[in-house]
Amino acid sequence: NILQELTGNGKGVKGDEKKFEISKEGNLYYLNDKIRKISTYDAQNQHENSPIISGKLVSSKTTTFSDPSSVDAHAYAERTYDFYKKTFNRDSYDAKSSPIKSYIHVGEKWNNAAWDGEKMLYGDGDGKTFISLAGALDVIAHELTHAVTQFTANLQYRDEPGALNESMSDIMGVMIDDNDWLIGEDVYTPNKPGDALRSMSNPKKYNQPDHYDDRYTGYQDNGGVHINSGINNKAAYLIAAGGKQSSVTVDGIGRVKTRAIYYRALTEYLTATSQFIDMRDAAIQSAKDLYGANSKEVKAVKQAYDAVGVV
Ligand SMILES: O=C(NO)[C@]12CC[C@H](CC1)C2
Ligand SMILES: [Zn+2]
Repeated sequence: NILQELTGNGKGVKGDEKKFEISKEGNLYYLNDKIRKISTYDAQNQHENSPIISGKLVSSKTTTFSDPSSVDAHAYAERTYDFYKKTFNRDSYDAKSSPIKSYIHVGEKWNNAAWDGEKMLYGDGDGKTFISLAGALDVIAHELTHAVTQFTANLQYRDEPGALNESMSDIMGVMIDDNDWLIGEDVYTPNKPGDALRSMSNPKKYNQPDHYDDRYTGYQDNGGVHINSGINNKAAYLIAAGGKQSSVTVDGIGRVKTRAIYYRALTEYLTATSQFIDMRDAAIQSAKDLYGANSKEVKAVKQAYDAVGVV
C-alpha cells in the first residue's frame, strides 16, 4: 500500500527553512517518516551514557515543527538515507531498510553526537564549542556512516582500524554535505566563523597528521582514532582533488569516483582489524574493480597513499 505523503516544515538550527516527511495520528503530527522509516525523539536531557534513552516521539499540533534540533535531525537523516540509496543503492545503514531513530537534546550541553550501536544521539552543545550538533549535515552523515561501517567492515574503534573507521565517516560526511572538505563547520565554535573541527584537505590545520610517519601512537582517544584519521582523510582528498605532498604529485579523479572507491573498499574488502596498509590495498583493488587495472584511477590511489606515507 502506498503510504500517503505528508510534508512538515520548520526552521533548522541555522534558521533555515526545511521540509520533511511526517505522519499524522489522531489530531497530532509526528516526526515519523513512514516511507524511509526515520523517526525523531526528544531525549529530554537524559545522560548520554544512560543505558536506555527513552524518548518522546517529537509531535506538533500543526505540520510546522518549532524545535530546530528536531527539524535538522529529521531532515538530515532523510538526506543521508537518500544519499546512500541514490548513490550506492543501499537501503538504510544495514542495507535491510532498518529504521533510523534519532534522539535530540541528549545530555546537558553535550558537545558531541554518536551512533550508539542502534540509534543516533545528538547533544545540544554548550553554545561555545558547539551549537546543537544536529545542525550539521556532515555530522549526521558522519554518524550514520559509523552505522554503515558497523554493518559492513565493522572496523574496530581503536588504533589504526579505528582511525579508518573515523576516516570513512569523515569521507562520507563531506561527500554528502557540500563541496567543502571540512567537518563540523556548521556547528563548531559559533563565535569563530570560518573554522572547523577537522579539515581533510589540510589535517594539520586542526592538529591531525597528514603523513603516516607522523602518526600518533599513544593511548588517548582510543589510540588516536580522531587524530590519525587525518592521514587517510588526506589520501582521500588527494585522490579526489589531486595535489602534491612529500614530493609526490597526485592527479585527482573527482569526488564521485573517490566515494565509489571508498564505499566499495568499506563494503567488500576492509575487515574489523584492517590497518592503514590494508586500506591502501583495498582502495587499489576497488579502483581496479571499478575502473581497470591500468586506469588513471588506480594510479591516483597509489600516488595518494605514497604521498601520505602508507606504502
Ligand atoms: O568525530 C566525531 N565522532 O566520532 C564527532 C565529534 C564532533 C562531531 C560529532 C561527533 C564529529
Ligand atoms: Zn566519528
